[in-house]
Amino acid sequence: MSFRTQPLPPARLNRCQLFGPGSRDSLFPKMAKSDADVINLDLEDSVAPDDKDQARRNIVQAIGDVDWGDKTLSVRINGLDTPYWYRDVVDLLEQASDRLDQIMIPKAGNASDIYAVDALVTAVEKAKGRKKPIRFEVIIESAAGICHVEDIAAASPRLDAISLGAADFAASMGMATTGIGGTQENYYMHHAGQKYWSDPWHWAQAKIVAACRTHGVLPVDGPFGDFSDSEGFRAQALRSATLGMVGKWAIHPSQVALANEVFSPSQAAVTEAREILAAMEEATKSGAGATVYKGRLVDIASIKQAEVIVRQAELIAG
Ligand SMILES: CC(=O)SCCNC(=O)CCNC(=O)[C@H](O)C(C)(C)COP(=O)(O)OP(=O)(O)OC[C@H]1O[C@@H](n2cnc3c(N)ncnc32)[C@H](O)[C@@H]1OP(=O)(O)O
Ligand SMILES: O=CC(=O)O
Ligand SMILES: [Mg+2]
Repeated sequence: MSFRTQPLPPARLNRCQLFGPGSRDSLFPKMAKSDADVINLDLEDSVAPDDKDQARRNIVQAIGDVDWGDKTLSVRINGLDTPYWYRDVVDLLEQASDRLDQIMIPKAGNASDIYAVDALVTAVEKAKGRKKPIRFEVIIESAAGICHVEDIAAASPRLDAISLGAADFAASMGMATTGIGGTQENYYMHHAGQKYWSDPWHWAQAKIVAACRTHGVLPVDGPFGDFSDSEGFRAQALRSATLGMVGKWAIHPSQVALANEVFSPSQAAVTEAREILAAMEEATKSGAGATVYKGRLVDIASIKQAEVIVRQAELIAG
């Protein structure tokens, strides 16, 4: 470990982020009753330009009126390349109740984008005497965003999470697909007459995870567009979890249970992690740094691996 130790990310549940357009306020109570840990009310790409003002009003009202329970309540504002984003921030911070937890900043290209939103948020918070500082989540979904992701992850003390937005990312990168996440038909290796599908999102995910872990931020996998393909969603989510991501978006209620299942460690995994910790405690007592658990090596690094699983289980148990 370098002299600077790795900070822990915020201790909040983030297994599933359920999205809904701000222009469809009939969905809000259903979103609030869902099992998602995070709710993202959208002002951006799921809202048509003519509906932006009404969506903003709907969201401001619903933040106060709907019972959101103990969920993290987030609003996705419009991108900094649009004429809408400053009004999103000002109206939310001037008019919405303190129940709002987070603003999600889409299409971030560099750390200055986050700095700009932070400056505006800070000014309105001070002017209005808001007691609860707003947290940020950023979406990496452009070539510039992935190039500057490490700077972005360090850009603001408000930053809690970074998501990968597969749709805009694919467009920005010029990828030959209209699919949102998941397996891409033409991304395969060929060997001995067989196709072996590979994962085109892997490198971007791994880069986001590394940036997030360096700066104590939660890495999250974004949307999986084909909500009729639950096995495809599960496979994508399992890959993301294996790489270190803590959760995934749901763009339809059918995806919430799937995300919660994948991003909650199984009872067997928790039991095994606790057994590894116990085995290492015994080993440490006898002065050993390594021991054997179920026929395999465990050592001091295994303690840290097991602690990741136990910490997540404890967070879920509350
Ligand atoms: C690339 C990106 O930026 S992704 C993020 C932005 N995109 C979004 O926010 C889109 C979110 N999702 C949606 O808008 C919708 O789910 C759609 C358009 C995909 C599908 O909507 P529908 O055609 O109404 O879906 P469907 O008929 O299957 O809905 C089934 C039930 O779930 C409800 N429902 C649909 N979407 C949601 C949602 N996001 N949250 C909560 N409930 C929902 C419906 O109201 C319906 O309820 P009912 O049984 O009480 O009538
Ligand atoms: O905003 C999300 C995306 O996939 O684009
Ligand atoms: Mg997007």
